[in-house]
Amino acid sequence: MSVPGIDTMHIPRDFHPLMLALARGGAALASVIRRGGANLGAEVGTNSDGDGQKRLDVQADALFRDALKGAGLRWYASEEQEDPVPMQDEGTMALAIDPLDGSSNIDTNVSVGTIFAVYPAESGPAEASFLRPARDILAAGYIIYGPRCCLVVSFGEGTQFYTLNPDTGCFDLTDPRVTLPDCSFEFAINASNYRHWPRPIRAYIDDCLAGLDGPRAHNFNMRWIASLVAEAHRILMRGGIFLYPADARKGYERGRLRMLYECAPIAMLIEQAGGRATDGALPILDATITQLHGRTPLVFGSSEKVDRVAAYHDLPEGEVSALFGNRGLFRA
Ligand SMILES: O=P(O)(O)OC[C@H]1O[C@](O)(COP(=O)(O)O)[C@@H](O)[C@@H]1O
Ligand SMILES: [Mg+2]
Ligand SMILES: [Mg+2]
Repeated sequence: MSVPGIDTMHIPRDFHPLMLALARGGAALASVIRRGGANLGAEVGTNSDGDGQKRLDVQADALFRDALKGAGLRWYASEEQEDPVPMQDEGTMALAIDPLDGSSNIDTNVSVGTIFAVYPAESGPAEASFLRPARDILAAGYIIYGPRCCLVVSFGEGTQFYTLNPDTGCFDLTDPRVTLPDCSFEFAINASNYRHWPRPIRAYIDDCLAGLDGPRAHNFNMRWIASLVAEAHRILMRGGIFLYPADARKGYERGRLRMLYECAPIAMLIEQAGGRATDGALPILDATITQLHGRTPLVFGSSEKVDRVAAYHDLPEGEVSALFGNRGLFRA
């Protein structure tokens, strides 16, 4: 009989207890989601950031907090908790987690996920473990609850991919080293915010939309699932680019996505798979995390596409607005 958990063959020994706990928590949440019902998508409150909390957000937070007891953590910092929760005094790691990502999709039976990042636990107040250079991350991953439940994780040497076997409750290894394909012509952005975007983002998307007749001389396809985890998984599997820029709406001056438990871990997984993740110009992992629930614009995917977005930011303002349709520099 196999033990529920995860195939630990490629996981560094120090992370075994933590990964087993995360895998068991993920498998348990997958069955809650599979069963549905019980008004999982009902709004039950607001978190410290002012975002609506769904019943499943709160349930997922409690489930992981419980599953992670005894797994070697000093601190547990969650999207759903204002402050980090102390775990074990002797814990050597600090975990940041978005227990349920993509919660607007709960009621519609579209993929949702869990994102996590592991930092070394520092002595002193909890903030010392989390407010630090993003490159200090020891491990990062996500679990996607889709038609299949999968776990994708990096310990700094490549990105590993596991799939949950529902018969055994074990995440089996699917691919020990995922490589992000760079041949896709797919972009993901919430286009309803077009009028609020900064000019370089508008110009980049305008050029994609112009297709064969535009400066990129290629037809593009568009996707928007409104689940960061689902977009990240699609891009890891078949390439493309994701953009959640800052925009002119109140409260979106730094975009929507949170640095500590959304952008930094996704950036590590993407970089470790050979892709790139920036705030539009600078690498996400080169930034320092300054606020527990702070946000950052996020652009990630195939390196060449992410670099191209940065090049649009480098163009003089006049050129971005005046030369649409004539920027030979940007031919695909
Ligand atoms: O509704 P919008 O503005 O398109 O935002 C969608 C984004 O918000 C998120 O749902 C935010 O995550 P939470 O569901 O954890 O708050 C991302 O998964 C997704 O990329
Ligand atoms: Mg999220
Ligand atoms: Mg969430």
